[in-house]
Amino acid sequence: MPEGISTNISAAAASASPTPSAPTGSATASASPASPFMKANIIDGKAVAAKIREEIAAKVAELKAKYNRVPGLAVVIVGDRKDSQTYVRMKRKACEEVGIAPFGADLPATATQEEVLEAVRGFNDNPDVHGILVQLPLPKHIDEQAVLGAISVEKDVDGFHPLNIGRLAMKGREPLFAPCTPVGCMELLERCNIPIKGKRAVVVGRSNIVGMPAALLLNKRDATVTICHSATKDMESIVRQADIIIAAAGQAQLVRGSWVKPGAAIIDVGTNPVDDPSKAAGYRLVGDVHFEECKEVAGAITPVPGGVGPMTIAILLRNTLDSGERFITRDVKSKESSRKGPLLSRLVPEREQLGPWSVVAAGSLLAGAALQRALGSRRQ
Ligand SMILES: NC(=O)C1=CN([C@@H]2O[C@H](COP(=O)(O)OP(=O)(O)OC[C@H]3O[C@@H](n4cnc5c(N)ncnc54)[C@H](OP(=O)(O)O)[C@@H]3O)[C@@H](O)[C@H]2O)C=CC1
Ligand SMILES: Nc1nc(=O)c2c([nH]1)NC[C@@H]1CN(c3ccc(C(=O)N[C@@H](CCC(=O)O)C(=O)O)cc3)C=[N+]21
Repeated sequence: MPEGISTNISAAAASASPTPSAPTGSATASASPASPFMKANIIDGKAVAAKIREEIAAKVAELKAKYNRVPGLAVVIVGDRKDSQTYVRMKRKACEEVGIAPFGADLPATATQEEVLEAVRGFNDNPDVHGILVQLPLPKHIDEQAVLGAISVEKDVDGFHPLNIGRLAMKGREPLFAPCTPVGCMELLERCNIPIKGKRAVVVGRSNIVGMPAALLLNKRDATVTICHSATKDMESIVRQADIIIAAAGQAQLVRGSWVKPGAAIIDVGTNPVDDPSKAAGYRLVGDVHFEECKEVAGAITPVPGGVGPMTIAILLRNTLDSGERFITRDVKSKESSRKGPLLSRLVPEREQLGPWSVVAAGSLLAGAALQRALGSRRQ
């Protein structure tokens, strides 16, 4: 079990196998082997995300101590949708907490496509920005694909650039970044020791940002994947075959307890506001899964809130850290090699420039080049 993760998580090492088995060492597990039903282990996404953020903060501090530079994340928001404003605020705060430098562009809902592209290009060219995220959805008059495609593929920490998605879909290729929410789902499965290889996975939803990349990631990990969408017939019987269910349809409580194979692992991505006068905000968030019903049947399940949502932000920070590390170490190396002098660094690979052999190697290369020149001129 990864250190620092709550007992709920360790309990979620529950197998996602078709035969219900009582997970060991769990305070929450209560399935009896004779019963076809089991009480699921609640996967504490908030705790896993907190652990990841701690790891990131330590690595950012290391970069700062070593190179006096930190990763930077730019968030572009267009318009004043309340939910988008909230998510962007959360992302900026999360950056500050781990020491990532936050950058931002707040554009009005009336901004033109060219103005949005200008903001993206500015961040592409800014050497202190290593990750760029354009908050979705964009206003209707803006071409989302054109904007996402304009983000430098090396700074695409959301993993939405067609090149990154394309690589995710290809055998033997890896993207520079994969989309944060689906990676967060996989990370929860992995950290809870839920087996993936050879298992049947059903993804409900096929959006570019969640459903499709989630299916591609499961496929890369050798699950047998079925994707359901709005035209799927008899979804219930398809979902019932799943050892792993990822629900990302944006439909409150769509997946019912009777659809779930006992012991299955359920990752609920849905974040749907439903009216609730008992709450100060007047609403509460529910998932795409009927939590109360499904937790009685599943082996493991994520809650909403407190499941996938916090993981999305943690993975965004991790992608930004990876990107920052790549850019910063590359800058340092290229500065070092230009300090060593252009001739030596061009003739001798960096690895060989160290130690006394470098002098011998450079000397022989120079002598070789002179000899070749002499021979060449004699042949003419
Ligand atoms: N927790 C987190 O970090 C995040 C949560 N979310 C949440 O996840 C949910 C999905 O988001 P997103 O992917 O952006 O949503 P989209 O609306 O872009 O996509 C929804 C997908 O679900 C399918 N779908 C819709 N209704 C049904 C249905 N009744 N049966 C089967 N399939 C259906 C659609 O099918 P079709 O393609 O045929 O239209 C579509 O593929 C939302 O609740 C969103 O708020 C999203 C991002 C991050
Ligand atoms: N370019 C882009 N990248 C995104 O990753 C992206 C986006 N656009 N547009 C919107 C969706 C949605 N999204 C969420 C992130 C965190 C929570 C989250 O942390 N939710 C908390 C609850 C938050 C609350 O209480 O409001 C939880 O589930 O516990 C939810 C949803 C990222 N998205």
